[in-house]
Amino acid sequence: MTALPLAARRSRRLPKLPKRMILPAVLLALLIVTPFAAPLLTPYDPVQISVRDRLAAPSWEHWLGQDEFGRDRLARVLYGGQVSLTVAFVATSIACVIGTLFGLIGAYFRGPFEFVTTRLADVVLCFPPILLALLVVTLFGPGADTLVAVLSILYFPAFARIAFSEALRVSALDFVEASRALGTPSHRIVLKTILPNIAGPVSVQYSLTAAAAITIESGLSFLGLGVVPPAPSWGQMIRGARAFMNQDPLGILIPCVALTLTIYAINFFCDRLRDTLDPKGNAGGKDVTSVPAPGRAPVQEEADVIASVRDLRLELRHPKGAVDVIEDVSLTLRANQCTALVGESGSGKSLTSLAIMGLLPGAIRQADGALHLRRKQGGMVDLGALGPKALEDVRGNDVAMIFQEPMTSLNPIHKVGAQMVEAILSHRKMPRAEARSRAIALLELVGINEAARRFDGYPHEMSGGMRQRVMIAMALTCEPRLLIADEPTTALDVTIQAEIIELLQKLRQDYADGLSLLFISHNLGIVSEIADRVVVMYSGQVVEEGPAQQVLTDPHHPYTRALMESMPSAHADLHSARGDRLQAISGTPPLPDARPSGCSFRDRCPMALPACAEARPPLFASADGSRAARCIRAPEAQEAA
Ligand SMILES: Nc1ncnc2c1ncn2[C@@H]1O[C@H](COP(=O)(O)OP(=O)(O)OP(=O)(O)O)[C@@H](O)[C@H]1O
Repeated sequence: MTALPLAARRSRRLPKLPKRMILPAVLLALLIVTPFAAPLLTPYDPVQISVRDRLAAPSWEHWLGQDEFGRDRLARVLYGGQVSLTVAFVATSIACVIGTLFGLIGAYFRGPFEFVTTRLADVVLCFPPILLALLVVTLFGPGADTLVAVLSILYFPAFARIAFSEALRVSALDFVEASRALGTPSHRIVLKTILPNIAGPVSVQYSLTAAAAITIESGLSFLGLGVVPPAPSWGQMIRGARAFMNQDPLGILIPCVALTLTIYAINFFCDRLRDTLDPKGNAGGKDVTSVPAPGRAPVQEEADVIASVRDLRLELRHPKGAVDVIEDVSLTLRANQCTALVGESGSGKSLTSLAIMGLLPGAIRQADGALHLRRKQGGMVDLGALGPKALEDVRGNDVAMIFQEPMTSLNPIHKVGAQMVEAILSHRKMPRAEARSRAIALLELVGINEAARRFDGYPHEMSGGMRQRVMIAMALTCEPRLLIADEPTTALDVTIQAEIIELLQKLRQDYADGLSLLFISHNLGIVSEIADRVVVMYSGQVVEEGPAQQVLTDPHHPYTRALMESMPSAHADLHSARGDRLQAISGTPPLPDARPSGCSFRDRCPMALPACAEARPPLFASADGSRAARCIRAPEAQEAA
């Protein structure tokens, strides 16, 4: 036999258990293994009767005392655990496999498959569980095998229903459509694409079912319909101890504690498993979003500064360790100014803007830096010092955001007007009729024709451009001073893009209090039209910033130059900076955990020097302080300018 190459041997090793799974896994393993180690832990036979020692108290020989027949309680709880756990886990596993397959097949193939699988599950669900259990036990007689069969039948519909509804949802998603378009066989789509995506809810159901199965097993044994005496089970123990509860409470307490601990351990394990299986899940975080951290020092900003970000560092919490996704990012957003944040996908634009909104994903944490925002009342507030309630008040009132895809940002089941009125009333106390008039006025402001009629329309009745206008109107409901637009035109066609840009420009001019716009885009052509300042990000860092016209016509960082050379543009002034041919930037940006030493861009930079590998370059500011670039060659370029 040929030896496996090292890589192949490595890949055969069991995957490492994530840190957060260790405690629940150890706890569950302990509770499962302990009953099966009964012969090592106790010398007593669980069915050995000693009438002389009925209800004997705990002693050195019998640590947990003896039951109503003088049998050793420790032996009975351990051996009883073997029966209860085997019945519960075998039955739950059978129900899980059959139910999940039923649900998957029904949801993916639909038609007769859906009819057969869902109806079969519905038939079982028609019977009250205990009645069905009693029926089967009466027909086949009590015993562990019958219990497994009963519990499997009882619980498979719950799995089928969850798997069906989840698989139905996942089947409609684009990546499943894409797999179909690639000609992937159906069984592979079902097992490799859909199944992993429904594993979270199915595992939660597993934990609930296993816990319920232990309880039902105990219940049936308690009624004398489960495990046949004298074989021990926790239900049997409770049944036996019930008559002597007042005299000997320990007898009922011990199996109840064993049951409770086991159910808790199963729930704890499955809960953590669900978080671990979901790659988007909170890697250790408990919230859906993580709140900003308090800033290090109060800032004295000029009066026209609307928001400031200082030395922001965002950390991705990962089971394998924390990784910095944003490093040392500083931004100053001023009234009446449009600041464009540009950079390749993954450079950190969205995370920076979400940090300002206090809406970071749960897996990402603000590890350093400060975020300050000017409130309408005038003063700057440290976003990190605000509680969740105050942050909610800031969002919408002082800062608002519009997203790339207006269809998914608007709630499809509510009328556009109702959504706008809700947004207004959540921040302002006013009669509903007044909120309605305000919403219609806003729709008119953003250029929606027949605003009063559109107010009563649903999002799906509008074009992409109109929906984006509605989103802008919603963002403006409480007249925020800062509007963050995360690629607001990417999903729109070119003519509508131009209209939306024109609208944003007009709003900026008309806004009485001076609107600051943070505009995130890949499109340097649009940026050159709308932005006053440009901030270029690469691999989680700001690499260049300055007045838009200067940065876009005379970039000082090789990455900005490369970005411009790679982008088609109808703008003559941008052409002069790059010549006529489009040139792709070679290579790809490094992942946050694999940035090279020194300058992050050096591996792709045509102008890299050996010194670029030595240390991460600082931002070199130009003599007048209006521009800065994170490149050791920037001072040369700044002098030449
Ligand atoms: N929820 C998340 N969990 C883990 N990593 C994330 C998460 N969100 C973003 N990242 C990582 O953080 C980095 C910055 O992502 P971000 O979304 O801010 O980039 P971007 O410049 O806005 O990209 P795009 O233009 O594609 O939206 C990327 O490496 C990304 O993979």
